Amino acid sequence: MPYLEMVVKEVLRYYPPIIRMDRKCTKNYIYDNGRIKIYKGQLVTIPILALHHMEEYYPNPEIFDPESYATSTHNYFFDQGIPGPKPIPFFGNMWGIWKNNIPELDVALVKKYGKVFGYFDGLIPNLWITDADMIKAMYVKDFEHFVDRRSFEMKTKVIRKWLTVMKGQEWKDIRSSVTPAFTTGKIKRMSVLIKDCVDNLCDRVTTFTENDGKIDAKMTFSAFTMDVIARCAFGLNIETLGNKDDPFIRNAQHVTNPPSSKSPIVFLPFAYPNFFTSLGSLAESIFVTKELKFFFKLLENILKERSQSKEKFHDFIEAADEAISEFTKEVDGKLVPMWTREEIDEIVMGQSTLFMLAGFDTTAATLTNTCFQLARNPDIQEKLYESIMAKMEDYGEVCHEMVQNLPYLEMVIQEVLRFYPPLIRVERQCTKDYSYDNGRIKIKKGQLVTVPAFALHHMEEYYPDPEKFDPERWSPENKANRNPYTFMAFGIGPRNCVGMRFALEEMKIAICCLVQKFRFFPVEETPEKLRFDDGLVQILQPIRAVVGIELRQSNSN
Ligand code: HEM
Repeated sequence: MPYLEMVVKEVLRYYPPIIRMDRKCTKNYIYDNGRIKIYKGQLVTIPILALHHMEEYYPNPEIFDPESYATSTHNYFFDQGIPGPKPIPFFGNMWGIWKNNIPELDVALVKKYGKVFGYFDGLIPNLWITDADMIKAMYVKDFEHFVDRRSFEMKTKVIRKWLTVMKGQEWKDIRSSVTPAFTTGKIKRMSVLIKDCVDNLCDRVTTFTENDGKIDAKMTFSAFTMDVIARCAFGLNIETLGNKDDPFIRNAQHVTNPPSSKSPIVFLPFAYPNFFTSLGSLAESIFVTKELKFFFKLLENILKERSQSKEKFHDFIEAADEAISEFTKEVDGKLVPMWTREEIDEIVMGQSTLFMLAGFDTTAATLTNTCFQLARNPDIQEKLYESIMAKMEDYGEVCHEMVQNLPYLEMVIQEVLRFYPPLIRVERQCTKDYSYDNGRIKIKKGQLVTVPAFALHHMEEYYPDPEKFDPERWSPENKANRNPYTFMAFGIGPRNCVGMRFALEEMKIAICCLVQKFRFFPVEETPEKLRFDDGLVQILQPIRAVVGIELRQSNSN
């Protein structure tokens, strides 16, 4: 009840129950290069009532006005001459966001307000940019000012180790230690597990060709992606894959697609992360559900078992454990391990559960979207088939080396990711006050910057005829003629997607094997245009992606 919250806040401003608050200095303290010195034993007092009635902070402080809090930042962009949609009290520009279709909304906003505009997530100013030079400046060149993403504090230790939510130096340390788990050598080792899952996928698709000759692409690729995650991030082989009652699948679906994304409650952590944090265990219970705890427990048991075994697994748990254990810090001129065994297990558990959250829907959606576009574009599908068959003569079977050496496959995947970037918006939180273009634009610590990736990828200026699916945009010549900061499917800069190479390996092996064996085509249920689910979903959720499927002649006997 936003208005109730506004009234309560304004009452507390007008009549703070505690009028003064003091602290006793426990260690001598110097402020502002010695301008102010406070000695141990002295008191520091905040006169709260007087503070709340200062004209500078609360214009017309003697007027009781709940709306003033609810709009207190809303002139921020107007004062800088930056356009944008008009915010409403408390909600900013997020009213009804849980009912909107986010990709469509973003395209419309960028069309209306241009390459730089102001938006309000509740009271938080959020600068939306699709200007390639600005993206380069904020996400790459001046990254030190934009290290973090918005997040709220969690008590659960494993979640605190998720790369997506960590902040500042801690993020830098863990990111540097996890990155070596995705080197070419380690991905090549994991590609053997991926290939095994792709063989299962092909067997399952063959049964569809024998039944009604159609596949529900999203369901099929969700099961496949979950198989890959179970093998690589959890070290499990799921026999009952595709069976909705399997606890791994059931819990994973709940965790990655929580029912809350379509409810107004979803607005709160986005717009008021600090307030949300202050709700403590109530807020935590919305995220740390029993379904998520199932995975924490599972990994705890797996790590316990592995600690007593000498077996090699060649999966992500092993690669991450190796990489994180090898990370060192300098103490008294000597290099020593950065983390204790217990901390390493926590970090590995964190990254493995995150692997599921970050790698499931993103990859499953991209494979679904690829399948849809191949069905709708038979010429492109045939060209891809020919290029794969030509390489099969050199390699004999689909493998890591072969998929690295298929430029047309790469072009098709890039175009799918351009057309449908799974993460609709890519954001940063300002960590140090920032000024762009000689002070023309100012961003204060705590404020947000967003690149609406879906809208960026559909801008006529960067991608002429953007609604045309055209892998030729990614030929070496065309790519070289385009500003690279206009492609954000995996984000950009030091905080881009750490799992990008793994995701590409998985998708390339899957598409290569499928196109070599099967042909996709549109059927009555196949939509003309792929649509995505409504609600404050962060990842595109394709709906009704049903396509026809048949075995190619060379595979049908
Ligand atoms: C098609 C598949 C995928 C796409 C399109 C994708 C896209 C993205 C994007 C756009 C970001 C935000 C980057 C930024 O803020 O600049 C991201 C972050 C991340 N992704 Fe992926 N992702 C995919 C698959 C994966 C997989 C398979 C994994 C796990 C192995 C993964 C792990 C992560 C992690 C941990 C982060 C946070 C990185 C950090 O904050 O340091 N992603 N991803």
